[in-house]
Amino acid sequence: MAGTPNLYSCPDVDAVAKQLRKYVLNNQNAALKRHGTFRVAVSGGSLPGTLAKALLAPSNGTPEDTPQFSKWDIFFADERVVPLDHPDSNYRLIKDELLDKIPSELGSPTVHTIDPKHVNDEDPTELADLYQEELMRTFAAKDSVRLPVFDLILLGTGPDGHTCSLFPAHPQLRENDAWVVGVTDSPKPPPKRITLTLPVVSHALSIAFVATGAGKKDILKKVFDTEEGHSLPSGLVNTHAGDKISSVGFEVESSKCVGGCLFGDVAGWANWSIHAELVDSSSHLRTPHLRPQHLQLHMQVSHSIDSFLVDRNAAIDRYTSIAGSSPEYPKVETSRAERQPSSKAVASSIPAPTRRDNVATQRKSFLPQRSGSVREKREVSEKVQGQNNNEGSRLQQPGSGPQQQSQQQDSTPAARRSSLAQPQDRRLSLSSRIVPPETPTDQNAAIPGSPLRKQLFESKPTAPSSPQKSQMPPPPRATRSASLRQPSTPKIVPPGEVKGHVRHRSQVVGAAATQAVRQTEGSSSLSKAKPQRPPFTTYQQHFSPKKESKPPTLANLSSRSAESEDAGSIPASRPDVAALQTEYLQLCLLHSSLSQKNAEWRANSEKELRKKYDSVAGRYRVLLAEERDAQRLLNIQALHHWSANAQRHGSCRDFAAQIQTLSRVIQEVMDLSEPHGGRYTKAVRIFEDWLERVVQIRNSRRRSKIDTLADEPEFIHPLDREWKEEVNALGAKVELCLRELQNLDIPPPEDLGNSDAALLRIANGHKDLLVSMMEELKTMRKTEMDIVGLERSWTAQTADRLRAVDESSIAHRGPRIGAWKRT
Ligand SMILES: O=C1O[C@H](COP(=O)(O)O)[C@@H](O)[C@H](O)[C@H]1O
Repeated sequence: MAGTPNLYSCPDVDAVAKQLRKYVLNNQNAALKRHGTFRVAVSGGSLPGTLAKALLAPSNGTPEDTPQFSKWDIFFADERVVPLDHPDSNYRLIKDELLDKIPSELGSPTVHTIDPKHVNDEDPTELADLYQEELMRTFAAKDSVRLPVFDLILLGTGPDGHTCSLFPAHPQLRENDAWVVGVTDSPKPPPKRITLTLPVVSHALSIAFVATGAGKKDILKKVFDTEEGHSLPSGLVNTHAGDKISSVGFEVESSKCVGGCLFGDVAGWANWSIHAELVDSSSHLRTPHLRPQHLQLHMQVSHSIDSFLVDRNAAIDRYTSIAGSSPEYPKVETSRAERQPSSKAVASSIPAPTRRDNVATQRKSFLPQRSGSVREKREVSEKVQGQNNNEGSRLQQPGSGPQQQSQQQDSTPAARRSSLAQPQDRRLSLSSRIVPPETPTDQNAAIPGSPLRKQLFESKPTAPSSPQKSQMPPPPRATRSASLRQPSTPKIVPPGEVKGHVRHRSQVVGAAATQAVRQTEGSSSLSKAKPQRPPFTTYQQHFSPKKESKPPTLANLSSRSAESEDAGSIPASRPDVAALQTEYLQLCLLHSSLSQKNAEWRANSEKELRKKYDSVAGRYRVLLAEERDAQRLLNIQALHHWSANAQRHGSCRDFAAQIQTLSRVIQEVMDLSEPHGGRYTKAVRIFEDWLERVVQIRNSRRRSKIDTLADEPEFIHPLDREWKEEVNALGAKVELCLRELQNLDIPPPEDLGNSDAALLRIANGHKDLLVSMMEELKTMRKTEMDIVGLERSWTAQTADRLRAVDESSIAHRGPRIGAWKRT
């Protein structure tokens, strides 16, 4: 297993609370420095009591030892689907235990409860979704994260190994997308709950298990020291922290174990492996004043999420077949291979600095870099740690905090080398570190073995008593055999150069090398035991929390990539996934920048077009105004000439009368020619209708044999008198209008230089119109008379012809015999 635990024992619950206080406040202070708020998720059960004891204790007066509750955002790692004032409610629990007792001068935290409106829903999914949205408001809105990053998650563990409301063998353990899921069949009442998912829990910056009570002894042993336990939800949290945890052990000296807590901290994860190389498992057994009635474990975790998920799925797979080993579940036989630890076991044997280098290099290769990143800070931190290491202290002092602890671990190149130079079996022997409060810094002091430790680990074939650290052989861990073949010093291997031997993860490798190693590892028993996962199983899923509705933006992508960098989520062993992720990121960036460019282009085009339109419209308006002014000028000139002419011929009064005359004539013409009912229009229409009839009669005559009188002849009648009188009257009126117009002193165009003045156009246009009206009236009248004349002559000719025909037929007939004679 990867990772190394630090075990602390506390004499009583008060001491646990004291250490918990330091731990929580350390996390608070770091979070406030980072982003001004402290985002913590709490569990229910026994935790709120211990937490209240921790946080309500009197402060030593320093800011570091003061909870700043007003800057806290408290979420629930899980919540029971009951009203908020229900005795089963985790909120009610934390409220009664802690929130209601916080002195006002410490401020009030923001508490994010479930939505009580939905506690009566049959299906808790909606409630889970709403709680996820609540998380997104705090986390995604600020950082556009793919997973929320809690500053701290405080967990409990049940006797069946459950944590949060993640129960053994429940499908929620497989949830890779959602942040919060519903549970309907919790084996522990009440059955309906919501819970954070494993990826969310394991993505927290710090994770602490606070497990108190004698009933936790067995399950803690199982969770932290057995393969079966690794597959239980609490074990999966460790597994999720994945390659970050070597193995977790604990030590108690009697079955009176009543309390303990296990702290996890991400900050120093990069160093634990080196530490694991140097500390052997027996060191804690030599701790003389270990008080195992209460145990406190400190583990350091990293955030290689992809491998954690792969391992988790492998662990879940195993669990489903080994669940029967838990008393709560039917026994299922499992093969030895199934019980093989996952790849994290291999990872555990890999020197951390080189693993970190590997990750860092990979990050450089695949992801955008961010200055001032956690990685860089880690490098700085390593130097400090290296100095601390030189002082020789490896044992964690309780209360020194995870960051301080990580600084005590060896990580200098020299230390790495020395750790790598340790006999391999010794390196592999480390499974845990138990550090009691006030543990002397001299790790090499002889510590008597613990009877309970033996009792708890009695299944182990070898339980070393108290050998010197350097001489202590570890219990054989077959699962780590793959790492025995690792090179003793880290080696940088450029992509493609790895050949037949097994690659150690400390080597910096490219895709080809990784592939080669995989193939080689595939031949090991360990690899055989580990289920093969398709390349995209976890990493890809991890990229898209189901409930994140917004598409990625340039801003949130860069934030994500930076976050990925910080969280160490690029898998060293999955360059193909990392390459795809990079490609995905690039495409997303391209996509988001394209749509941004497109929007910019549209906006610019619209702006340009609007500018052009405005300028054309402006020019048009200017031209129109100029044209109007020009017309006005011409009209004024024409009027001026007209007035001058009028004055020449008469007086000013004549000019006004002339204007009135012009106006009346114009009005008269309009009235006469008005399309519906104008007198002139009517007269013309009557004539045109009559003329049309004339044409029809003439055409029909041409077709018929009128001469034989076979058809009744149709005659053309003259238009009626009324029409003729109207035409005459109209003629006179039009003529009068025309004369009046002609009598006006409006100057002819040539007098104004062929001016286009509207006045001239109107006057001349009306003159022309009146002239044509007169001509039309005359023509209509004349045409009517002509047609009537022609009709008369045709009628006469026809009558003559008919008469001649009639006479000749009488002549041929002989003397007429009266009809009366013929009968
Ligand atoms: O049901 C629950 O149980 C666990 C463990 O509780 P504990 O009383 O054994 O500490 C707890 O962590 C979880 O929040 C709760 O809902």
